[in-house]
Amino acid sequence: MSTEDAKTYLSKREIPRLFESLMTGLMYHRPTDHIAYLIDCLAKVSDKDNGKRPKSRSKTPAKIDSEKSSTPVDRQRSITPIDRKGSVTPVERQRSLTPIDRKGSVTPSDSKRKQESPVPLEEKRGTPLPPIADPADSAKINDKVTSDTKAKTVKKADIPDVPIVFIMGGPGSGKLTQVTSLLKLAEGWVHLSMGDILRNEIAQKGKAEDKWSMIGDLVSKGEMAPEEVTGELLLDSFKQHKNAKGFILEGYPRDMEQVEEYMKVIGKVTAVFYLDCEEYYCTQRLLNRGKKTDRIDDNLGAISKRITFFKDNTLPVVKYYDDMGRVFVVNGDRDTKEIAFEMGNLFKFLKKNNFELKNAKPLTAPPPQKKQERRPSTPKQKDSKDNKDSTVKPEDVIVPLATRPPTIDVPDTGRKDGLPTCPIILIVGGPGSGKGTQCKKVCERYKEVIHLSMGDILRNQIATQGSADEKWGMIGTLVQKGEMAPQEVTAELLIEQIKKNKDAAAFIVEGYPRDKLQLEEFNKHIGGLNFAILLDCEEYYMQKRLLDRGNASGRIDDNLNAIQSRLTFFKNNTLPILKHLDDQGKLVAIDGDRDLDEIFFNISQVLDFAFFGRKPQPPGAGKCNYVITDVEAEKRGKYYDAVGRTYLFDLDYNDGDCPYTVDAGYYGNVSHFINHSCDPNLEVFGVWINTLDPTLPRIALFSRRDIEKGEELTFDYMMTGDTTNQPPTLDQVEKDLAAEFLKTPVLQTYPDMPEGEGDSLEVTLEENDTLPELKPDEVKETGDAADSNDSNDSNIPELSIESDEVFDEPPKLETQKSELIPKSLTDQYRIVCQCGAKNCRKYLF
Ligand SMILES: C[S@@+](CC[C@H](N)C(=O)[O-])C[C@H]1O[C@@H](n2cnc3c(N)ncnc32)[C@H](O)[C@@H]1O
Repeated sequence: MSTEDAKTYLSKREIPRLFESLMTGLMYHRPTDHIAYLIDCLAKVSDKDNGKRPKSRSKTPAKIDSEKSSTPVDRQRSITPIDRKGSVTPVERQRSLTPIDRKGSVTPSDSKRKQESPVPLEEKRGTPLPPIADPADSAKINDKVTSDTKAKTVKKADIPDVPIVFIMGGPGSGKLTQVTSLLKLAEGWVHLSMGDILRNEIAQKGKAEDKWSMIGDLVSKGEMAPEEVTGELLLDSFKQHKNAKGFILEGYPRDMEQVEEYMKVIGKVTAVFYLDCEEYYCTQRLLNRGKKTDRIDDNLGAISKRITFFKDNTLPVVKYYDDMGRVFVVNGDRDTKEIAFEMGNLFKFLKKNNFELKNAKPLTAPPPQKKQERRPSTPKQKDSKDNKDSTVKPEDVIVPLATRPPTIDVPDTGRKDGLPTCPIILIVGGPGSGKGTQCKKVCERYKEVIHLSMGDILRNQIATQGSADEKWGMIGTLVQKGEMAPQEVTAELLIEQIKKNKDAAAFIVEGYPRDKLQLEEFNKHIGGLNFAILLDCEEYYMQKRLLDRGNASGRIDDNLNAIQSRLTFFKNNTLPILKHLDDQGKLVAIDGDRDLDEIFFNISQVLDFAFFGRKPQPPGAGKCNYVITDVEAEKRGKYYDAVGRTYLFDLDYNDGDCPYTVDAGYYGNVSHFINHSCDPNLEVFGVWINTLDPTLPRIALFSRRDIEKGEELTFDYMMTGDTTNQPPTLDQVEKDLAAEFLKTPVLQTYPDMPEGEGDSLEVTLEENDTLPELKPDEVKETGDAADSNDSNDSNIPELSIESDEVFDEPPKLETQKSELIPKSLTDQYRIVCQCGAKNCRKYLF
């Protein structure tokens, strides 16, 4: 069995997911008899697979439930940025228990639809997904749920019976900032921060009481205070605010023990707002804060510990409340104002419903489909509307889309002192857009341009420093997991490379910056970005290219899940900064779903302009005329010859090979209709306007004599453009053609020209085929004489020469072989001239 077969086997049967589920179950429930637990889980999965009904829903481990895979959580997730690898969301863990059909998001249109679907508030609430539970643990959890439900009804002594909203999120998720915003809407509400409560208590009693001195020690080491202490303190704090209209509790409960304690002393949980952030961003935010505040626990090691604690201990708490139907997931990796706006809306909605959650029990029915049809509106629009109208309907609450450019807090104020002043150009695009390939081509054409690939730079650094250096070891692990290296590290590395290459004519930077933070870091330390070239690709094609590459190379990160994750990251994090660059007029988008050479042709147009001041063509002009390469012209020419009508025009105004040909078959202006005459009234000239490329002149027609009104305009198709040369004689032409035919024997008839594309003509000549020695009169059919290698070499760089008329679709080229193609050999490809001139050469070519 090949590796590929093994991979297919595993993925078809969802084995990795199954193992992940089992592991999650084990970690979550830590059953005493782990073997029995696993056997039980597998038996239930097997029951499910065999279509049997599980005995009890709440006890079903890994119940793979189709309802769940289309739950609001799924929809919610599809519109929030999640890096599946680095995510610290509880829902993420839940998802690992269910087989999400990712196929649905493969096609671009589908994924776009998903991305843009507004999600009604009702659907935004986290939906419980079945945990892998062993019977005992499940009972325990059920008890907790029951006790919590009871706690809701039991009025705890001296505690005001008001709503209690928890704000939860990983370290660095911005909980405090959000609480501050929320309090502006929540008049009369009290904010209780467990961190503050503890710190106050330690400050007051730490020196006098041993117990509090010990707790102070624990807390300063980043450990937790004993739950009975936190429970007591919390109760006291609640009691102190008898007139509170509600409570916002933040920084608590941090693990299931604290949940139990909370049940005992308070019990009530109205709703949980969960700030869903990627681990990477949490880390970055804390590192930045550490720089500003010198907080000792905001270093990479401590942060990583806190995140691990959060994932291991606090996420199960969120999941627990999610199972109770009380969690509202808010994407926390956005502008703080956007988050505040969304949280505010959630709060208003709860308030309007008297803080009663009708569906606090697990949702099982799929949400009404019609709600998805609504158009999304931007948060800004909603903001102004909400200012006027405080009655927010749940269906009005729409998650802001990730398409808004982020606010870039550090603007680009130009190149920083001490760095080379040469242009810096970014080549950007999603995974699989071909950035690396194009960068290579750029370096081949522009010899003094230096290509800086952040991926390569990082990999080199990790390879040389990784094992010896703790920091680089850690970065290596991050990068290996597909996560990003800290942005200050990437900026440092880039600066180092830029300084190293101070004589470079320009830098093209690939794979950086990938998000807002990296762009800000770039602006801060490097600056002076000239522009970015975006290789604009459809998600579908990027995915396909990566999958093909994965199949060919066995690269482990080119599997469907990893690809999806990279694409999601790109869409949610890189695209917004490109939008920002675009708003600044610094983005050039090039269609990246084309032949590599075509793409490069456009890139070189842009770079020619940037480096040498060659003016690019006006927008839209490119659609009107077509310049194709000689290889492509060769192929199309054979087709046109075969059908007896050609629109090709060689730009052969120089000695040597003619690299480009105009094909006016699809696009062109009125000159497209000008016929040939052996005694023409027009002369063709190459004119170099707005181009420094000698191979790319415009075509100009001048009269060669007085022209009568109404007289047909004609030119000689065999004219070289050089007036010193006379058009060739018939003899010369025949000789040349005969020689050409003998060199290139014909094997098969051309198929019909495919719509719109000349480059997909099939060439059936195989590499090892021996070419029959053909004598002129043995050739019966017209056909492809092209070198089979050319089939890969086709490129149709789009270039405007002039713009006038655009044909909506390629004109139909009716086959006129029988009329126009005479039978003799040299007549095979030739069109009989009907110009009627006395000196007519009988054929067009
Ligand atoms: C550039 S097109 C000219 C416009 C073309 N007559 C049309 O209506 O689309 C060139 C084609 O027109 C036809 N053509 C042009 N001049 C001709 C001539 N003198 N005799 C016969 N056919 C001619 C041939 O089919 C030739 O391949």
